Amino acid sequence: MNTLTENEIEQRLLRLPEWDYFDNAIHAEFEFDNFKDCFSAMSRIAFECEALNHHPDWTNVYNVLKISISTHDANGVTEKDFKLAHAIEAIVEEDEE
Ligand SMILES: C[C@H](O)[C@H](O)[C@H]1CNC2=NC(N)=NC(=O)C2=N1
Repeated sequence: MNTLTENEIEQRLLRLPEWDYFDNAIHAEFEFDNFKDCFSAMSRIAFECEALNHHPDWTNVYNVLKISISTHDANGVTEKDFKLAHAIEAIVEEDEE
């Protein structure tokens, strides 16, 4: 899959206010009330990753989840990364209701 240009990435990020572009990947950080809520969101995200066959680099410390997404195969950011980012947003937003 083709990598997106910096302009194309910035354009797509307008629809993802929690996300930033740097170091050749898109990144977001989510804070939950506690570890259980965080890990619950991570498990739901994990199923979505398997469905999309696309996986984030992520770290979890207690109630904080940091996520970076890039397409390793393409050595940059592609539409696949944005598809996963939107899927993650939908899961995290569910929690905020
Ligand atoms: C073989 C398989 O399709 C690849 O290893 C996939 C799996 N998940 C992936 N996830 C991400 N984020 N980038 C990739 O390039 C990638 N490649």
